[in-house]
Amino acid sequence: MYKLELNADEVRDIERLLDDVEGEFGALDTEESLKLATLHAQELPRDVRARINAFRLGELDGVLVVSGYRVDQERVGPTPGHWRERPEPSTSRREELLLLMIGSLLGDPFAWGTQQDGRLIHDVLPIAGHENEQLGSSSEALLTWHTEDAFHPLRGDFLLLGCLRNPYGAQTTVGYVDALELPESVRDVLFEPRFGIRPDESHLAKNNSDAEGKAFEDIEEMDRAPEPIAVLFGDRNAPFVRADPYFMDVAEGDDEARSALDAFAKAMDDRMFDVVLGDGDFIVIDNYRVVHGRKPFKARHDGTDRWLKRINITVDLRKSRASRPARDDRAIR
Ligand SMILES: O=C(O)CCC(=O)C(=O)O
Ligand SMILES: [Fe+2]
Repeated sequence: MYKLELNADEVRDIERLLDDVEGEFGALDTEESLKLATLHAQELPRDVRARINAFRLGELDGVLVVSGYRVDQERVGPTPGHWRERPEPSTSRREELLLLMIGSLLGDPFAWGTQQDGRLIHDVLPIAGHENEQLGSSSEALLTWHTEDAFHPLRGDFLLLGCLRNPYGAQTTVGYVDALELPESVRDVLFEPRFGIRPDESHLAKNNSDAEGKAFEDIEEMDRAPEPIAVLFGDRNAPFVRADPYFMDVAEGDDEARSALDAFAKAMDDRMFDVVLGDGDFIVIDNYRVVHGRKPFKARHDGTDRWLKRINITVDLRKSRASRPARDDRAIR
C-alpha cells in the first residue's frame, strides 16, 4: 500500500483551492461540473498530482491512501440512515469535489443506472435491515473480497472511497493479485474463460427505487446466464484480476475450474490485509490489480455511523458509449 501523507502546505493549498472554486459548481454530477473538476484537478499540489500519475501508470502498488485532509464533522452533520436520505444540498460537497478531482487525475467518473438510483457519487453507510447482506451497506456480515462490479465488462479501472467518518475503525480489506504464489497448472486454468460471475446485489431491482427498463433486464440476464470469463488476464507474470468468489460459479462438472477457483480464493484469503480508513482519508484502489472487501462491524444507526463517499473511474469512457444514452450521460444503463 502506498501512503501519501499530505503535508501542512499541501493541506492548506487544497483547502484554498476548494474555497476558490467551490462556488463555480452547481450540482456535482453534471457534465459541466465534471469538466470543471478535471480542469481544477490540475491545480492540486504538484507532488500530489505526480504521485497519483505514477499510481495511474501502475508504478506504485495497487492501493493508494491519501491522508491529512481534515473533515469538518459539524458541517457534515449526522450520517444518514440510507443513501436515499443523504442531505440535499450535500453537506459534504467539498469532500465530494475533492474525490472527483482526485478521480479526474486517473480517468473519468461514471455511474451505473442500476446502482444507487444511477447516482454518480455513492454513499457507503450501514443501513438498518441490510446488516447481513453482501452489500456495501451491510455491517455485521463480512463483505467478502471482490473486484468492484466484477460481473460487468464495463467495470471501473479504479475505485475511490473518501472517508467522512469511521468512529469505530471498521476495516476495509485489500489483497494484491500479484502477491499470489499459484502453481502453474492453477494459473493456466484461471487464464481460461471458465468462470461465471453473477451481478452483486447492489445492482438488483430490489436495491433501487425505480427498477424498470432495459438495464435491469440486462442485469437479470447476467444473473441467469453469466458469460464465462477468465479470472486472470494480461501479463502472465503480473496478471490482472476479475473475481468475486461469492457470486461465482463454474460449469457443471468442470472440477478443474472449481479447484483452481478454490485455490485462488484460498491464496487470496491468506494474503488479504486490513486498511482502516480514518476521517479525511481517500483511498484509491486499482480495480485491475487489487481486490477489496470489508470486515464486520457493529452499526449504531444513530447518526454517528461510518460514512464513505464512493466513485467509479474509467480510463476510457468510449468503451461504454453504446451503453450510455448520450455522450454526456455518465450512467451505464
Ligand atoms: O466499506 C468498505 O470499506 C468497502 C465497501 C466496498 O466494497 C465498496 O464500497 O465497494
Ligand atoms: Fe466494493
